[in-house]
Amino acid sequence: MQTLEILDYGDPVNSSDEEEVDDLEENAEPLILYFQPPFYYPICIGNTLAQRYRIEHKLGHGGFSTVWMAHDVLTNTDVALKITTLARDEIDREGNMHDEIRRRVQDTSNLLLAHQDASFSLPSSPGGDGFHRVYVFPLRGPSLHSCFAVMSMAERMAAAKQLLEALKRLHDAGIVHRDLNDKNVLCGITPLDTLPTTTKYTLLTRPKKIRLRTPSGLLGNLVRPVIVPPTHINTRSISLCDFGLAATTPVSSSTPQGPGAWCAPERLHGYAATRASDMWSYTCILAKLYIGELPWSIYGEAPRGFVRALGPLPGEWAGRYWRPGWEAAKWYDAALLRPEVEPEAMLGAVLARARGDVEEEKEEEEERRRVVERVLRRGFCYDAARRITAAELLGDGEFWGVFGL
Ligand SMILES: Nc1ncnc2c1ncn2[C@@H]1O[C@H](COP(=O)(O)OP(=O)(O)OP(=O)(O)O)[C@@H](O)[C@H]1O
Repeated sequence: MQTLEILDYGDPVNSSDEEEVDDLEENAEPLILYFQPPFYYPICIGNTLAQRYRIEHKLGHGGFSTVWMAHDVLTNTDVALKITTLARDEIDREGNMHDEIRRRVQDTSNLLLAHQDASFSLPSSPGGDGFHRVYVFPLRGPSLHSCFAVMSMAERMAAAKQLLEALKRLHDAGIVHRDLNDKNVLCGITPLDTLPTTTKYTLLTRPKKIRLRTPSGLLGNLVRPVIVPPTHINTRSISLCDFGLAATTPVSSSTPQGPGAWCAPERLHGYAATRASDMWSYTCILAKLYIGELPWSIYGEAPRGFVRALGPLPGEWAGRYWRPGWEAAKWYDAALLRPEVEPEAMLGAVLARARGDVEEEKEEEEERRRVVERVLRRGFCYDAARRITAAELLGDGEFWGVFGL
């Protein structure tokens, strides 16, 4: 049950300071989603949930949750509380999947699972009929998305290898993740459990907050998330998180993955997710770690970017695009595409541009680029049956060897 005894944590944002308000609104979750579906649960810094988790700061948010840093006063450890959006049915998809993973995967290292039997529910409003589910996770650091830029190439590829090992264990156990992207891979954080809250705030930035009150009378804070300093990010230990869309194989439904640019092209054409479609998304992560960005734009219809970088999609996919009326005939027809081919958008050119001017160890870098391109082409193979598997890539000594791994 939520209590409101401590309301003085963090600093209220002065509503007349436009810069501070803009900064908060740009970096926090959309305020409106506390007032309209899918309804985030309002939380104040200083609330204690389930008589043990004292909310200290905000960690982030997704489409379906807000995630808070809390101190477990029973065990004296810091945890992350993932508070999902309003649940109307009893099916606990994410919790059930965590149990399934525990049952099927012997070694769950690098898979970020909620503490077993620790999740609980919060009534969505006094006397209301919905509820919000809370999962208690070990505290981790920022995602690869926000910290790969401070990582050396060796650290990036070591992270990619750990991620692939974790993914292979999932795949061997008959589970596909279905939502792989660089925001769902978290780095470690130097433990802060024993520090006083004020010292944590000095390290992670003080929480800047705006008060909000939902129509049912619950109070909450819109809070700017923590900024973990590079000195406290542990890039040697990464975790794959967010199993909200994970499923056991064979998967029967064919919904595409959230951000289209990370989604395997066959899934965008009505085919169900498979281990191979995870490997496409994994290859996107690999490409981003090496190039610094995806080889195609994250905006617009994803196949447009795929065909510019990799050539036309299989002809038999024409007419199956998941957004009827948005597909273009040239995506599936080399002859129609030819007049628009832009050599500088093709994968080899993108790689050369991104890594071609690395001055030190020029020859080694060229060799690395050749090997990376070979692997990316196997991962970005349109034919899912011929796409590289996690086991094949892990066994590719030449690839890991060029990064000293
Ligand atoms: N254990 C954790 N430790 C630290 N930060 C975390 C933790 N879990 C999640 N986060 C932060 O919260 C963000 C949202 O978490 P998550 O992706 O699980 O939410 P979601 O609602 O399922 O997201 P999506 O809409 O992408 O599916 C993450 O990107 C990450 O920054």
